[in-house]
Amino acid sequence: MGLTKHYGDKVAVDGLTFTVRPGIVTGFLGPNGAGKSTTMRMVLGLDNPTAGSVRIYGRHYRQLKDPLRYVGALLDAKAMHGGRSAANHLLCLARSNGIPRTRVDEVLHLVGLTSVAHKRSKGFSLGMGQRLGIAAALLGDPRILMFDEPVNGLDPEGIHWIRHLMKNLAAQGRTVFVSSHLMSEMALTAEHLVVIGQGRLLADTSMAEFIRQNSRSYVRLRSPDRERLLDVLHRAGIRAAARRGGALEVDGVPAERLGELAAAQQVVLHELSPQQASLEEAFMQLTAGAVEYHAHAGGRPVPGRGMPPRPVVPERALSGGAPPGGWGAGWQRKRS
Ligand SMILES: Nc1ncnc2c1ncn2[C@@H]1O[C@H](COP(=O)(O)OP(=O)(O)OP(=O)(O)O)[C@@H](O)[C@H]1O
Repeated sequence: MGLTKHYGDKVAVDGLTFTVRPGIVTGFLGPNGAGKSTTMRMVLGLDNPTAGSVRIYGRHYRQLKDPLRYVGALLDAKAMHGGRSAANHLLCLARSNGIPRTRVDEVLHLVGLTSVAHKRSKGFSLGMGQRLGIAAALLGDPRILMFDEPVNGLDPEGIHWIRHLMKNLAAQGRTVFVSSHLMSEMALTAEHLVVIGQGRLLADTSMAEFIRQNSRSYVRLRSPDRERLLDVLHRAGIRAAARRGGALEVDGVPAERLGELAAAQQVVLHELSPQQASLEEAFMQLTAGAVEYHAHAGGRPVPGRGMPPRPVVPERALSGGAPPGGWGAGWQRKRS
């Protein structure tokens, strides 16, 4: 709540207040340098807020006994690459959090690393490192999961796997909070979005509502008799914009009405298609003024410009549904 972080003069996070709800995947979006990683680090007590606080079940992360049983996080997968084997790495984490060692085998199996469990993680590929990081996050069977750019550098199979894992975790009633740069991936994974720019909250809304509010919807028409179609539309008081390739675009008129008008005048249509901007377009539209650096011809960074950040109704804290329940075997069974 009111989460703020200054690094010297730099305001990395600026009065952020929002709640992440259980049972759905919440995407955490923002341009480079928006403050996503800093926010996640403050949730985990790895960075101290300059002002404000993060509460998990009403407590600070550092006040949680055996925190891995409450919150599992993947922040920097590379951070755990080392001389220890995957199994050993997980075993150390399990011991320090009062987690039985049988759970180590469970999570290794879950992320598909059983066959390399005793290999040193130093030699792991990026994808294997991500899987090991996710195994660590799942170790305590936590109700809250937080992933910072989990699909970075993964191949399509790995991305597909992570997408389904997150959806399954959310379907089990867990709170899943995930940041990503891949808009197309977020569009497939997240139901709710928290968008920040320059440390400030820009949107806290459902995916569908976000796209609806920040993008344009229109109808594209094509006709072999474009001039007559333009004439019919004009007489009906409808403005159409001409596009390259002979297409016309009409805003604010349902496709059904346009089709009926054309039919009434026997104008042949080759295309009559409602168009909705993608999440990527909606994101670019919203964050245009909150981008730290824009590329330009000279290659030098220039300060953000365009629309000012648009604040959206703030909310409260991080909640993970019911407090931690039994060990993972139960939910593993549910997955299979
Ligand atoms: N330790 C630090 N010292 C100084 N400035 C920092 C530090 N950590 C982050 N920052 C600055 O704070 C801002 C937010 O950084 P942060 O890494 O949280 O953004 P992000 O949204 O995760 O970015 P990205 O998507 O590029 O990973 C950036 O301007 C960054 O340069």
